[in-house]
Amino acid sequence: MNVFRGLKQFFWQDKGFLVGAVLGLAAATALGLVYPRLIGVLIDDMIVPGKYEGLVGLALLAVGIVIIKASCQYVHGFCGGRLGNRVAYRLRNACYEKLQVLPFSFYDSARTGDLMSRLTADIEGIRNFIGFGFAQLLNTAFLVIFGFAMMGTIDWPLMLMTLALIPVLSFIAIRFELNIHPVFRSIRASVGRLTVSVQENIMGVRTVKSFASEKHEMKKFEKGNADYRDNYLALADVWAKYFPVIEFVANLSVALLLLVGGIRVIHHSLSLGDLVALNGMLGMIVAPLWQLGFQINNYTQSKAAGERLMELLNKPVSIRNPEHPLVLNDGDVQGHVKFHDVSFRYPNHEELPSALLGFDLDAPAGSVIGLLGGTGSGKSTVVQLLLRAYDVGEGAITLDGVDIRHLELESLRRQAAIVFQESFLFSTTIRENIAYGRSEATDEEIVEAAKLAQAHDFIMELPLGYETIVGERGMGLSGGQKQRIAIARALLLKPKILILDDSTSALDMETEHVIQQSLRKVMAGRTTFVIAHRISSLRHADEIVVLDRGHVIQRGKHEQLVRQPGLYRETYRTQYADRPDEWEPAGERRVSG
Ligand SMILES: Nc1ncnc2c1ncn2[C@@H]1O[C@H](COP(=O)(O)OP(=O)(O)OP(=O)(O)O)[C@@H](O)[C@H]1O
Repeated sequence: MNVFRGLKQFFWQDKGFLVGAVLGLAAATALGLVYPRLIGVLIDDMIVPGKYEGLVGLALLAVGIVIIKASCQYVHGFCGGRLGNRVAYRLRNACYEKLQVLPFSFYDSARTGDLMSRLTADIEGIRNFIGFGFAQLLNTAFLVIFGFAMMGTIDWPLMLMTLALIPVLSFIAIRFELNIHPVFRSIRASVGRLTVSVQENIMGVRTVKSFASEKHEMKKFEKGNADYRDNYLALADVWAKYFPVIEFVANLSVALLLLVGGIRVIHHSLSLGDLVALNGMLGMIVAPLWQLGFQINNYTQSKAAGERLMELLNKPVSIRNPEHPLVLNDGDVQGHVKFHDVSFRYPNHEELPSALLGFDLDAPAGSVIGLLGGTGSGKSTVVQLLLRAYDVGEGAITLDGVDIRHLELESLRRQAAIVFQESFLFSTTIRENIAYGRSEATDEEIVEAAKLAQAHDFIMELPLGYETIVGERGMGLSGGQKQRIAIARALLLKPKILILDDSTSALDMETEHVIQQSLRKVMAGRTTFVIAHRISSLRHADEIVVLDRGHVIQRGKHEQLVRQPGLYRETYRTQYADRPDEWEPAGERRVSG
């Protein structure tokens, strides 16, 4: 029950509905038990003595009971429905909210399909159990208590005899639960794996098809599918083993009652009406007991679902606001960024060398910093740390002299806009994509940002212009067009800090050049970090930092760096190989010549 204790915060505020659902069902059950009693009365007091006067009254009583019972069932359905759906609603919101605050390190290893199945199938399991399953399980207990109490009022020795089999039945039911629970856990996990494989296949369909890997993907899926099937087969085995045993024991009590009760009716120590009533009541008790397996099944399924939800909800949030956060006032921020001897290793990858080691940087407000280096050298890590996607291992990062760990996260991230190499566009209009961070932006502002990002012209060529709906990943747009929309989105924010993480890589040199010209205008007075592989993107930076395996190996302005032997000059020479006049300083040419 620990899981349900953990989930209490989601259903306890609706305890009225919980009580209504349970009491409604319990009352309907108790009223149902009156029927066998009425039949007993009909046989013993009317049919056997041949008295018909009370017959209409008895029938009317039965109708009255039916009406009250139906009303109780309505209360059960109404309350159960409200309860289950409200709980599911709150859980869905809580999980989604949790997904918003979980740190980047969580998403480094999270699988989308698995998360999707938690937010859908698992919540559905909880909705069913808390809304209805729980009341039904309790109802079974009520039925046993009420039923045997009523049987006791008719004939207590016969009641005790049939009651003796209940502990046996309960023992089997508990064993059943212990056996079936692990199977359900594996089923849930295999559903998650299967969803992941379908989702990745769809997301990566271009890669799959271009590598002609359909067969390989099919094999992978078949493996997951076989695992899913085997889990269900294991479930069927447990069911097949326990079901007949539960049914046999449950019906054994009926057989015992018929045998002993029959003998007693023959010997006139029990009336026929009482035997019929007892048999009816026992049948009503045995029927849900027979379903006990199903109810336990339902319980274990939702327990497994609850465990997976609680696991998500209890995930620690490593990057959070400090106790007394400093909220930045947007108008007062200068944008002076400093890295003080920063070292960092990615969490959960302690075995790998540091992604950044003893990194120092002073980026005065309004400066342009270029970051250059081979792949995996730590360039993106620098900006991830600045946005507090991760916390530094050693050292500190300050914004206008304040350690960013002391700032309110949201207000810190609001100061910066980042454009990634892979631009993510939401499945909505181009207008909404550009206005993503500022939904209140005017049309003029959106067009202005698009113009600066060199996106306006191609947008206007689309039949629906800014109203064009782009797909989940900007289907139908080229990589360069997507990047330009992403740049417009960042520019619209007019951030104090602009980060371009290889964000012009998909653009041709000419477009990149034009964008840079516009950027220089827009970014005056704002601090800019440019990560690029192309020297042309960095050459105008106030400081260029060259990284290699997390270490700074060179730093300075373009003019200085091209004069020094090192990675920067190597890169420059390679990229400008066809224009030696532009790169070879005159003095050097003389020496080499
Ligand atoms: N989320 C992550 N989890 C674990 N290790 C990571 C993660 N991101 C990057 N790394 C590792 O940290 C190091 C620096 O990576 P980073 O992304 O900063 O390099 P980069 O210079 O931006 O590379 P590129 O130019 O290829 O984008 C690399 O060794 C990389 O494998």
